[in-house]
Amino acid sequence: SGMSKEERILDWVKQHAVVGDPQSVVDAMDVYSRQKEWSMHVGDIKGVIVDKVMEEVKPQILLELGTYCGYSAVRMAHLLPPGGHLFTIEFNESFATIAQQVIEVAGLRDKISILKGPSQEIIPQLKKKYEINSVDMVFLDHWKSRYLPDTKLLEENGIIRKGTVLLADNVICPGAPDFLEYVRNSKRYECTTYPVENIRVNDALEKAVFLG
Ligand SMILES: O=C(c1ccccc1)c1ccc(O)c(O)c1[N+](=O)[O-]
Ligand SMILES: [Mg+2]
Repeated sequence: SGMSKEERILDWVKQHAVVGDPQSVVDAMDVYSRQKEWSMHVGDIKGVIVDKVMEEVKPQILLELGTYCGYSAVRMAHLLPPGGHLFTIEFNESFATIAQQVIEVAGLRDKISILKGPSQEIIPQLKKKYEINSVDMVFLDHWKSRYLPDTKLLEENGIIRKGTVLLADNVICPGAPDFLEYVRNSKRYECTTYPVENIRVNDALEKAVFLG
């Protein structure tokens, strides 16, 4: 049956990245996506916005929803302040297996924990099972229809606190209209939109700061 697309991406990373060098892993995945097969990671253009928010927030505890092959996990974990940690939730077992190996190549196994399973099951377990009190930043990049219900779960389970920054990919394409409407109209969030006229599609990232 041949290799999956994600296995091809991992193979490319193994052949083109430098072990222990997160930037070379990010660069290799960007080259593969541009020159071989478009892949749904946040990518180099939107990635600059992610980097900027990481430098602003300097999160100690960062939660990612949607690991895929680990591109944004590597890109963000590389920018974590000393002692910082990234927990990333991935529902798809084969994606999680690929991501773990990509993270190994980057040399970031100690900074990243992949939590396998559906976000709606894992979020309520974060406090007790993973000893997470609250998170400083959340990067939403999983199923777009899960952005709003999972944001409400994060609120209800006390995982986000006053000042926690939500950063959501794809709020225009494929789009997360219910999430956008919720955070933009809620008095409990301060929102900023980062539009990107990308090479393929127009999209935007939304930053929503929880006000508690
Ligand atoms: O949903 C898709 C999608 C839909 C159809 C075909 C391919 C991908 C997608 C597209 C761009 C993204 O940045 C992204 O995070 C996703 N995703 O699946 O989470
Ligand atoms: Mg995305």
